[in-house]
Amino acid sequence: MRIIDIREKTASIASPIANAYIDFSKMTCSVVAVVTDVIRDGKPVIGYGFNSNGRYGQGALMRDRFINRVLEADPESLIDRENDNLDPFAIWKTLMTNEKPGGHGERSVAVGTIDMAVWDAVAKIAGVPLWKLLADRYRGGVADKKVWVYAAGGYYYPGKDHKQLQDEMRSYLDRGYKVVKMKIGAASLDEDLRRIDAVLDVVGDGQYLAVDANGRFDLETAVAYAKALRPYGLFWYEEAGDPLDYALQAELANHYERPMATGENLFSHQDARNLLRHGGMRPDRDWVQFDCALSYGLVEYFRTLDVMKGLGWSSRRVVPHGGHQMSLNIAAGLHLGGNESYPDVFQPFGGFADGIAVEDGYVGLPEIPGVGFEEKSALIKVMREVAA
Ligand SMILES: O=C([O-])CC(=O)C(=O)O
Ligand SMILES: [Mg+2]
Repeated sequence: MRIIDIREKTASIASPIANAYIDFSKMTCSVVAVVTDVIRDGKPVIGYGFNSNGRYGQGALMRDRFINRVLEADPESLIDRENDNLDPFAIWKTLMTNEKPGGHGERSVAVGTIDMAVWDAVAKIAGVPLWKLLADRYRGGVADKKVWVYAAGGYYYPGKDHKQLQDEMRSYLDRGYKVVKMKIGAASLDEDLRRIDAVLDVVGDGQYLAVDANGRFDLETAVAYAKALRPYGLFWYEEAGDPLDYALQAELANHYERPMATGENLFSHQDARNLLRHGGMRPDRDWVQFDCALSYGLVEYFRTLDVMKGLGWSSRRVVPHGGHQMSLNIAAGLHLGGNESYPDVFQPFGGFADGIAVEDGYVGLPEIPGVGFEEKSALIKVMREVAA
């Protein structure tokens, strides 16, 4: 059993939407295929992965060093004998040969994307959905049968008025979501409050609305927003300040007793540990959003979950960023608190299996082997082109 090839293509996910920090007019992502010599149903098993939005495609890094390390390794060293499968932990170690600690920049995205494809292949070789494989191996066989999801959108968009924002949010509710998320911080506080009021007219109550500032605010602005947001009783207030400014986050906690969320731009278990040690995040109410696709993959995610446990955090406080099926599998198999969803943006990468509807804010899991990409027809089409 061996990996024959690892292929990457950079796909466009460009659109005119913007958050408080960036627009997505040139956004790309890497799509990866890990081709194996294992035959299932008469065809070679191919694992797929992609990196979630926000970081660009990583093909150059992959081709410069990561892919070759795996292809040049002794295939025997990458095998999990106990399970007669590929060994994602050994493959991860090989990917990270001669990489110094710290400075998690873009390589964590390259490794995270390849790691996703490796786990897809592992679950396909085992012939089970990834969520089931994870629950069987690591959680005593108990998987969540459905996962809480919220609809992320509410972007700034040229010419988008309150009515369009309301229509967007209403369409999420119509599709079974209960909690929605919108962007803040690219307009004045006054205008953002009017946008929030408009959305609340649709979703009904602050508990059904999360807001995301994408790291835009300095401390003064973060606190001014906190004071204005407090009376709304929102679901969460996300990434108020710079993702690495733990002192800002800790100070914000002194001005905002409602739930805060952050973590999508922390790319290692060491950074996650720093946030939980120094960022004033409260395990009884706050949320962390580490995204395996951006942060060295599931192998590293196990370490992050261990760090959380050691610092008194339940895995139920994690709701990963990224709206992808990999995190959906991890959420169900490893008992996270839920998952982000992009019902409309970042297509075909956002959203879940075609045939599984969201009901009452929860989504079910695909029953096919692997991550479930084959049940999202527009996505698997793009992935198969990478493998061809
Ligand atoms: O707009 C983005 O960069 C995505 C984001 O923050 C999120 O989904 O929470
Ligand atoms: Mg965010």
